[in-house]
Amino acid sequence: MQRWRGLDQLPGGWGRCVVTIGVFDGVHRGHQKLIAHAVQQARKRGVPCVLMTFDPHPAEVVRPGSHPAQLTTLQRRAELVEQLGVDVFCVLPFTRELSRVPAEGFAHEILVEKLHAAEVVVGENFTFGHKAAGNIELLTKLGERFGFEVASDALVSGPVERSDETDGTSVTFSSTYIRACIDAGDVVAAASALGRHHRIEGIVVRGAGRGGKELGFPTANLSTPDYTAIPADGVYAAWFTHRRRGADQPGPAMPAAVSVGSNPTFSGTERTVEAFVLDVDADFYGEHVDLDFVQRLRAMERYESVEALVEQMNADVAETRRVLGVHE
Ligand SMILES: Cc1cc2nc3c(=O)[nH]c(=O)nc-3n(C[C@H](O)[C@H](O)[C@H](O)COP(=O)(O)O)c2cc1C
Ligand SMILES: Nc1ncnc2c1ncn2[C@@H]1O[C@H](COP(=O)(O)OP(=O)(O)OP(=O)(O)O)[C@@H](O)[C@H]1O
Repeated sequence: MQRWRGLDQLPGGWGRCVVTIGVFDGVHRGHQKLIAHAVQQARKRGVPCVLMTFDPHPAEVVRPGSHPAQLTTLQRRAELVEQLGVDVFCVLPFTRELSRVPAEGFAHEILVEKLHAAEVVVGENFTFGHKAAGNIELLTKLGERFGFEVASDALVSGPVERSDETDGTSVTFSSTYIRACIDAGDVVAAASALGRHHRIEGIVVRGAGRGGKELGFPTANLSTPDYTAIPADGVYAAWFTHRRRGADQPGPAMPAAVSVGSNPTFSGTERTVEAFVLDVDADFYGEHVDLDFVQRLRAMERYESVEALVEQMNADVAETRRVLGVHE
């Protein structure tokens, strides 16, 4: 898969292509079906499939300060769409200037003149151009005028398994819905809509230094990129994967009990994400870590004594083993 930032990297002699457009933050089950359709159309036509996405999130440019929590890093988004068969991952820097391009100009200048789109495959709620004034009807008309076809796919919905087990509610998959699940700590519902566990990434940094020495539970403290969609405060069972500096392949997934919160027992003020990795004694400082959230075990609590916290942490570890199906 090729990766472009902006359209200056378009190779000379670029022919026609099939394009799908959107933020695609979640690369959720709706996005997956849409992208698979775009790839299928591209294969039928014998042309490349281009996925066009934006960075930063358009909301931040339109209303500064309103950047939504981010479900995937651009790097992860690229990896996920590559697995779906996309040929070109094209990131358009979303600037004020781009936000002011009217819908017709966007179609003509970007889709036609630059990309030579033969077909545009988008969801039926797709909007584009200044003030999101362009919709499928307009895109279809512009396609007739400029010579590209438009496929507007029905939005994918389905029943979502929820952690409170009142499952079966059907939802239309969207990044907004998944952000709300994560914000509420319902990583089970998020996984149901994503089609995989919600992952956060970070670099292991130094914490207060009390976990190993005082509690007997050393934790890897994660520094995460801005806007990361961190689940609600609480304790979670998760899979921990680390990548040594310079290594391109991640190590094996290891079970972890993860704490998200401000460590109220120690009157902490900073919100941290800390993983106690089971059954290993290793130094993870400086490493890149992925945490895949499987299930929320409980809320973050303030304990009256360190002994009470340690007793609860032992119970958390036992519960993590049960949830992840790993034995001592
Ligand atoms: C599984 C697990 C559960 C935890 N639960 C709580 C909790 O309920 N309340 C709390 O104040 N801290 C909790 N913590 C956080 C500990 O207070 C924290 O790991 C400890 O202060 C060490 O911090 P450090 O890594 O910065 O040294 C938990 C940590 C883990 C790994
Ligand atoms: N449930 C869905 N089924 C099929 N296509 C979808 C679905 N949701 C979004 N799309 C399409 O995927 C592309 C990317 O959309 P975008 O990332 O803006 O969607 P989203 O997940 O609904 O995000 P948000 O909730 O932030 O609006 C667009 O073409 C959009 O129409």
